[in-house]
Amino acid sequence: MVLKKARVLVVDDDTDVLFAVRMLLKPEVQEVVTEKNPELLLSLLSKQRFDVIFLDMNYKSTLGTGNEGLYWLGRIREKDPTATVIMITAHGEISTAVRSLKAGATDFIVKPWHNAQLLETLAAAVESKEAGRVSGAPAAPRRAASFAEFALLGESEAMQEVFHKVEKVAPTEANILLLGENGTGKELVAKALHQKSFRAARPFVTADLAAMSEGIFESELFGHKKGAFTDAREDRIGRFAAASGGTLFLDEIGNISLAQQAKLLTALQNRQIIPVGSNAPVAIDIRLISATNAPLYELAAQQQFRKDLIYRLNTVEITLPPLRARGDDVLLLARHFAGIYAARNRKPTPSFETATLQKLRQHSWPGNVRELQHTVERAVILADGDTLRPQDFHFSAMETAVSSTAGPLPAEGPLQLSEIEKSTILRVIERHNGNITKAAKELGITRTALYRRLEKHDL
Ligand SMILES: Nc1ncnc2c1ncn2[C@@H]1O[C@H](COP(=O)(O)OP(=O)(O)OP(=O)(O)O)[C@@H](O)[C@H]1O
Repeated sequence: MVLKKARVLVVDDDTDVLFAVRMLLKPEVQEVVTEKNPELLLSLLSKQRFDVIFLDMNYKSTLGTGNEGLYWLGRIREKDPTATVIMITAHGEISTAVRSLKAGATDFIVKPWHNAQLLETLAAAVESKEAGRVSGAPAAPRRAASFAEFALLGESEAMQEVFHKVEKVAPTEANILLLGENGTGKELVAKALHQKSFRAARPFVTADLAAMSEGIFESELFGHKKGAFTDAREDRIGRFAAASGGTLFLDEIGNISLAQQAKLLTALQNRQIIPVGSNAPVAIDIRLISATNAPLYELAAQQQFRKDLIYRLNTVEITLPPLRARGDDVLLLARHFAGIYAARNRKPTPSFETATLQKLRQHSWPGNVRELQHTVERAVILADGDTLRPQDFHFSAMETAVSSTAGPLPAEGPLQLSEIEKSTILRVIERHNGNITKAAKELGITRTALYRRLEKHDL
């Protein structure tokens, strides 16, 4: 059974909890019934069938003992031994929660919960109930360990949360704002969102806003009419029109000027665009995904980014965790990339020495997955044998530069992080004789990001 068809009963004497669960579940399931008084539980069950019951462990009368919840669990099971009951327990009540599992509860959630967790627990309970009913088969796995179909890997808790959110919001029309450092996979996630949406058969169009100067912004996004400006030799549609029926991915949204923000906001508010040189508005039909590694809310606090535009962009926000917060995903990804680059270079898939794995886990990966990818590529190409050793890995110049300042801090004066960045960029560009693509690769950032930094440092 899918979640959408589930009938859910929630029993808790805290009306705030009932209200919150109702709000959360209403759009997700067929029916939510809430009940404050556990005494009415059995008569409710006589009248109606529920697929899942959320049952609070504590009620005011026997505060803290947990017995009342266990008592009601027993009564439910007497009435219907197949009932699926999820206990709601308070923090610190884990041992009682475990007792409830022995007494027949399917699962428990701990207050205060994360909404995503509650939904996940409910979905797993519904699935396992269905699996039991249909064939006695074991319950389906709670979540896919990865989005391998999109080459998006991750088994860490942090990435599982991202995948879970993507699953949930992809088939909606919600505008999505992707936040996260450089190279954390925002573009991959944007594509996965599109491919899992109802618009998957229509175009996915990317607009890299950082690469658009003030002069071409409007024409690139909204299109132009022949003769609108000197180079406009014919009519040209913009990215909004090209993405019609599909998804428009606005990358590096945090880097646009206030004037550009105003134009974008008008288009999104009116759901129409006016091509440059025209005065006839054209309706737009796009699902919008935006991404940035800029601290958008800080920029908004400094009046550099419009709050009203943020509200348009971020119906749902997904933050991609930095690679250093993804635990052993570093090793999973390293093995994945090693396989890819070995095949590409006609080499056998290498293995990793234990010391190498340790070295990879200890690095802080400022350039995130992109940096890891390039580091592994280099190691695979340069390694002598079939085993990757610690000395085959050289970390990004950016990181080396920052850690080389790790000596005693200057007694006074600000730490010139920006100076370190500037001199590192210069050194790397010099090393590659001005080749920006190679320099960006070594720095673990995109070419666009490098150009942006050159601009920032007046280089
Ligand atoms: N979870 C992942 N599994 C496998 N590959 C990944 C993952 N995340 C990112 N990558 C790879 O890392 C590289 C960088 O990813 P991507 O371009 O999506 O990051 P980004 O956050 O959009 O970067 P930027 O902010 O610099 O534009 C890509 O080659 C992508 O395929």
